[in-house]
Amino acid sequence: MPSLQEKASEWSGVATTDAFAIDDADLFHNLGLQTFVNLSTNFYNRVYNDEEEWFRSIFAKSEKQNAIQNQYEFLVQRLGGPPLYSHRRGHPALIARHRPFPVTHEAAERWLHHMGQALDTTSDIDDESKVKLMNFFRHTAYFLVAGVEQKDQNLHTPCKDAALKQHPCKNF
Ligand code: HEM
Repeated sequence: MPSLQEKASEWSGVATTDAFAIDDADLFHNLGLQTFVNLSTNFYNRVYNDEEEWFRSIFAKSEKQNAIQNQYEFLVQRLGGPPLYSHRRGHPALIARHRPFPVTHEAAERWLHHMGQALDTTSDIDDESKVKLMNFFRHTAYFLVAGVEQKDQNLHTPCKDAALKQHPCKNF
């Protein structure tokens, strides 16, 4: 059975090495905190104004300002900056945190559409950084699609240890 990383690469068209080129790029120090605040604000302004109601509604229960902060703190931390996200929210556990939402292939493409536009219209992001960020976003979006899909399947698969009091499936 293919791993989540393998599925993410296949579905996104981005090889794992290209997705994780961000790890050698020190993007936080090159671009700075304000650029990530601006990118996340730009991105979520687009999401919350999306003409596609089905996509906009995925975010209906989240407060925009909070979503912006969650995202830029995560990006700062993931791209070599201080661990702002984990100080406030704990482990990112992105698959688990996306579990309540319909993270389908279609939703991933819509998310990436807005992120592509946000990257193109946020100042101070050079082309090389843009390519690295987009590869990371594409791969991660499909990693989340694969992860949420797998979690849903696990929920429908009877767990062989379900009789135990401490249900072992809860940590999937
Ligand atoms: C694939 C399509 C995606 C969909 C439909 C989606 C949807 C959502 C929604 C509805 C939220 C809740 C908003 C909030 O309260 O913060 C959220 C949170 C978040 N998303 Fe996504 N997302 C997607 C992809 C991604 C990707 C690619 C990343 C990272 C590269 C990401 C990172 C995050 C983070 C860090 C949070 C905050 C989680 C928290 O602290 O609760 N998402 N996402």
